[in-house]
Amino acid sequence: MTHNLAQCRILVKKAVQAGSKALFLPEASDYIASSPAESVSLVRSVEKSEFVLGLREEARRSKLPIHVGVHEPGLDPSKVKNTVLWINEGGEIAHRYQKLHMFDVDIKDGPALKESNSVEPGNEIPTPFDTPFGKVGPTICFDLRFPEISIALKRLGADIITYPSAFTVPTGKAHWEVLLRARAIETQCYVIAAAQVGRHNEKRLSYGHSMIINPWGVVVAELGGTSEEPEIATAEIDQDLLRKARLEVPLPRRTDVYPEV
Ligand SMILES: O=C(O)CNC(=O)[C@H](CS)NC(=O)CCC(=O)C(=O)O
Repeated sequence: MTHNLAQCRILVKKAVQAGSKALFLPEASDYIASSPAESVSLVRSVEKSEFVLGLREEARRSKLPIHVGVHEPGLDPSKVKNTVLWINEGGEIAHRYQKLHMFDVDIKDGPALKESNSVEPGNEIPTPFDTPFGKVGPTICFDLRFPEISIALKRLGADIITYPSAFTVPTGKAHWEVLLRARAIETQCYVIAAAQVGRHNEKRLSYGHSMIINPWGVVVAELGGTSEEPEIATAEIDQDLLRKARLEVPLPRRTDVYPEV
């Protein structure tokens, strides 16, 4: 966790240098464990987490809001929550979302992971929150495969949908970009997907390829798939482009035929 905080401090410095209005970090930025037991042994409440306290201090010092994926203790002490926090420029945790969908997969010649062994899923679609550059609707990683959540966030007024992630390599190669672009196109929102990259432990390797996608579906910034040192991708949120995409291609839903989400 100390190492991850140091890596995140480098990213904060880079974001400040770039004049960024906010920094979006990946899912599980505090740690990636190699077993459910290890995850439960490492988890701390946000009040006690050295990682979260350190980022709050960075946010306050740099007046830079930080959107970050972390673990929090579950209601069941043998579980954790997979959450994303919005730390505002005063260093306070102003918003939070708990991952809805659990990544339970068994891929031939690929990873077998059962997130639900160690993680308690959330039960609520978050309310998009205001920032100086638009309304942000957070989701996490595997939530990307469930368009209901992004459609709901759009209906609730989101301009930017986030997918902080730690995607696996085989699923990342096959699905990452196409799903992210689809979510941007069908919601006519910006998509910000900060992704972990490289090796975590003997069992886990992440695909990387952090992306920012505009509401027309264009990838406007992208990072690579290898990790020498922490990098940021930057892009401007263009309110005119949001308006233009929605005006030019209206998407009225047929909720008389299928249910509204
Ligand atoms: O384990 C942690 O602590 C952090 N959580 C993750 O890395 C999660 C659960 S294992 N990863 C994903 O959801 C990957 C989804 C994915 O790769 C896909 O949808 O294809």
